Amino acid sequence: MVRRNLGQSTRSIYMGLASISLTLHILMAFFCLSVLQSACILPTSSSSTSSSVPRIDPVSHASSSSSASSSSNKQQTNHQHGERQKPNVGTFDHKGNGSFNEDTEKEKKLIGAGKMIANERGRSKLKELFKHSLYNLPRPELQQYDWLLRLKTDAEAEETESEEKTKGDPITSGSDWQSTSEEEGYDKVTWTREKETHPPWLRFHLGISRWELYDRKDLNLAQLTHYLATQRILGAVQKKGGTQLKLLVSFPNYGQALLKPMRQSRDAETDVNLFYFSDFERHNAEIAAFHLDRVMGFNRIPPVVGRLINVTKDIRETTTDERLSRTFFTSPAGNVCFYGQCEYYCSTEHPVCGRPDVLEVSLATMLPDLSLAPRRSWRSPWRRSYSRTKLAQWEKDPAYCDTVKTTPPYNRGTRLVDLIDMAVLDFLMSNMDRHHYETFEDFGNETFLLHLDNGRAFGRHSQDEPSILAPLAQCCRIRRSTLLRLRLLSHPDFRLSDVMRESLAQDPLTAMAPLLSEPHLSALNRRLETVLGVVQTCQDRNEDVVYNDLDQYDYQQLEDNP
Ligand SMILES: Nc1ncnc2c1ncn2[C@@H]1O[C@H](COP(=O)(O)OP(=O)(O)OP(=O)(O)O)[C@@H](O)[C@H]1O
Ligand SMILES: [Mn+2]
Repeated sequence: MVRRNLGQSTRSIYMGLASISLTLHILMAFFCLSVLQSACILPTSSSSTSSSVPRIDPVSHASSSSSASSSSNKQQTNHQHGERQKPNVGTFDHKGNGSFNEDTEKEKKLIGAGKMIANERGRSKLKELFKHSLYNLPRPELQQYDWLLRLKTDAEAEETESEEKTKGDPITSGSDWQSTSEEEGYDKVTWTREKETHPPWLRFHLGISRWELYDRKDLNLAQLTHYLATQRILGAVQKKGGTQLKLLVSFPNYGQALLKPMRQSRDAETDVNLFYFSDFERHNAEIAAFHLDRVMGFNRIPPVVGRLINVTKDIRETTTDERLSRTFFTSPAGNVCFYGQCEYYCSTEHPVCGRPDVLEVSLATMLPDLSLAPRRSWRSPWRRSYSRTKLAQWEKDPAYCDTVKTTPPYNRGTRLVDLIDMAVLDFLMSNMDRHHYETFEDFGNETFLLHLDNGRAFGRHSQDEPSILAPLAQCCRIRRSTLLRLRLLSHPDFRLSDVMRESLAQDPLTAMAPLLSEPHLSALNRRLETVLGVVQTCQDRNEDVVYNDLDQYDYQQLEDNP
């Protein structure tokens, strides 16, 4: 009896002690979460923020900070920002160090750290990227002949004027130009030698050099895109050349742009049964390609901006193009539609329609007129056969590049690595339609390649097209600056998808919907890893893969101490 009572009281003492201990634990947990939360996390995360110094080599960076960010820490960070677990992106070990799994684990940990840096400090990954030394390589000073256009000297201008009383063109007709034309709607302008008097499109033309289409840091770029996105549209005519419908629009200060309309919803994936040459052109692909090319540091695509136009006011009522205006109609749903005249998809079955007359379009800055700056069109050695049955030579011959390498202009200078840069860009955005490329004739063979016509890019995010990388895979050659930038963009502190999302957010059409959906952005990361993998495979088998365009720089330092 006594023993039973004793046993009961001992049990209740134990129970009491247990509940006190439980309460104390709960209290401690609350205390830790509410008051000491930062202290609970900070010792590791603060050291991981030191990885905000951007580095290129993902492997060495990962190992230097892996001890600093434990996996629980990573989860906490991701949880704090309500992020989903990122997909496994590390499919290749670009440097041949460490094993596949180890690297992806390290990389995954860093994704948390990288995000935290970007979000908590409100830093812009894009700004950080563009601050990196790889995006600020000193360039040799440009000589007069390295500029595509220049204003004439007074003497030259006088000479020309006396020779022929040319009218109209601001550059051929001397250094000063006044619009004498009384054409309705055009601005009355006086352009002098002073840059401030020039409209943004003219400043863009005057800024084209032998090595790039524009200087990314030129403040005029923002003015140019703003101008394209907001100026009143004075006229629109069909633009000849190519196979699909596109318009040439004019603005009051004599600027022009190439317009491609939205023809399908942003997320429509290319029909698997369509050949690439039958694929619709996409306005958002033109915009995204410009951003991707800029993010790659190439600067070889004319600036493109998205805009909402009014089909009736901006096209139907302004056009002088009879062939275009004949194709306007009102659809059964009451929307204003047109289809124009061209080879593909210019029929009532494939109309371009407003809602009821509002339409999303892309507007690409026009390059200088061909009479001022003639361009040469080159057939790509890796162009597709454009036949439903035939294969191109490069698809049948694995040693195809040996022939290309010895054939002018690919046997000298940078032409081959320029073409490979273009293949990398096209693979990232899955553009199979690069049958030709252009260069400015006046620069001869020592110049960059224009990446025009990107309307068939970004058609499919669920599939990649390895054959686009054939120039890289078959030639096993790549510019060092391109390779280092690719590595940088695969680093979590930058991450191609993140910088692209940020860059595209600058476009006005983002207000309607993101210009590239998340699956397309993830596809960019996946494809970037594939490119790095192809380079690694090349390096495993060959020497001399990297073309050293950073000769005069200490690229080791560029890589290690950004
Ligand atoms: N920004 C630009 N400024 C001046 N000319 C341009 C510009 N963009 C394209 N062009 C010219 O217009 C031509 C047709 O444009 P584009 O290639 O985009 O048409 P497309 O219908 O897509 O062609 P394709 O059907 O061959 O793919 C190009 O070959 C190029 O010479
Ligand atoms: Mn095209």
